[in-house]
Amino acid sequence: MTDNKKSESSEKQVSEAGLADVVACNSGISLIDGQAGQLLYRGYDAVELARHSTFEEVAYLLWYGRLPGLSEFEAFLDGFTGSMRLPVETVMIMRMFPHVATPMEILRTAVSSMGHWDPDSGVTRLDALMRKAQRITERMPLIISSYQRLRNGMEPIEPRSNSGIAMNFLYTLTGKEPDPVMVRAMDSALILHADHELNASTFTARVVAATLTDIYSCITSAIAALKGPLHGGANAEVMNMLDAIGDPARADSWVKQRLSEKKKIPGFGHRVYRCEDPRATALRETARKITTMTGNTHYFEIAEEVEKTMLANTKVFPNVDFFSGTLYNAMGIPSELFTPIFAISRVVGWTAHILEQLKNNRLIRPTANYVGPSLTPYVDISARS
Ligand SMILES: CC(=O)SCCNC(=O)CCNC(=O)[C@H](O)C(C)(C)COP(=O)(O)OP(=O)(O)OC[C@H]1O[C@@H](n2cnc3c(N)ncnc32)[C@H](O)[C@@H]1OP(=O)(O)O
Ligand SMILES: O=C([O-])CC(=O)C(=O)O
Repeated sequence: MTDNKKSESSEKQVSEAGLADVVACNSGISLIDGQAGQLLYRGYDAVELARHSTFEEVAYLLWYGRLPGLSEFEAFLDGFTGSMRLPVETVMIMRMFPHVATPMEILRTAVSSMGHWDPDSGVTRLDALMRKAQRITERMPLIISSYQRLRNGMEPIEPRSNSGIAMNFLYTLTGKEPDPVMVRAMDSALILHADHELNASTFTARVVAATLTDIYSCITSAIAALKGPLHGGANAEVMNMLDAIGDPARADSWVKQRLSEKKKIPGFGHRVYRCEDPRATALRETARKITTMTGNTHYFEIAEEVEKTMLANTKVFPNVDFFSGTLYNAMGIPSELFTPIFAISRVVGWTAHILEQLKNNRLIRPTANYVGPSLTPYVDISARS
């Protein structure tokens, strides 16, 4: 084989791989069965947790490795409500952001800024890391709700003490007492997005954590990775697509046209699942319930038609991002907040993985298959053609 041919075949091999099927670490946090369509958090079925548990209880489970007893959980919740305030400096910075900045960009910058005013800044002990994980988790929803109000000319609202993250997110976003059915739907959606093994943003968080940098840097990097349309950003792309289709009767031809152009349909496909993502199944049911309850069924009906055409014409199934948008839309949430909502949930998974990485750390540093030129003598610029 000539050098050129060898390079070409190596390049093909690596560029197609995307690290698929590479086992990069040991982890006891979540397990995906991509054939059976099952997701476990620390051994518990995520869909069952979404039905019966709360987001805070799932955060405890992911961080401490087991479900809490009653008194442990009460103490844990006290720690949460103690940090449910944004640093005033972060709010000041948010007031200066250009209003064209997207909430996901704001989230990235605001989370990074909070690190400067964390009372445990610079402390790397485990207890300080746990407090920081809890603070970041509790404050991220407030960044989103406060910024959404600021960009619409309204002042941020103080969260309610003794209320959970799902309730306070909806309350601080709208300023109104949310319907308990909506709070439950939000809680369940947050649980379903909480962790997913070594997805791109979690892997990013672990790579960054393995350099022994601070937790705010890890979370900022993870938010940046989640933002992309191939990952968490797909939930907003789904809503753009449903908008572009506009009518359930147009879905079939729209999807077929796009498939014929070899374009991807947002909210479909997955690196691990070879069947329907169990979170999509659960979110479909919640979306059906909430859209029926609110009478806001328009996008859900289009989504169902898109799904029919995909299932009839491809072997690609809906993922977690496909039905979340129709659910949030029926709750009155604008589409630019869909990916930030994913982030306010996934932060518990990111922090669980960061803690796990730090318990048994080694710098993550793979190798590349070199496909560039061989040793080339330097020629002075005056002598180059
Ligand atoms: C929370 C999350 O991150 S979930 C994923 C969110 N992302 C999206 O929904 C974006 C749309 N989906 C995609 O781009 C991909 O399915 C990804 C990025 C999620 C997974 O990508 P990969 O594992 O690299 O799968 P890959 O892109 O190689 O697809 C495999 C096959 O399925 C097809 N396929 C995958 N996803 C789609 C899709 N959304 N629409 C149409 N076809 C698809 C591909 O065209 C390919 O077909 P081929 O073998 O005939 O060429
Ligand atoms: O696991 C993945 O690659 C993407 C995903 O579904 C998630 O992050 O929830």
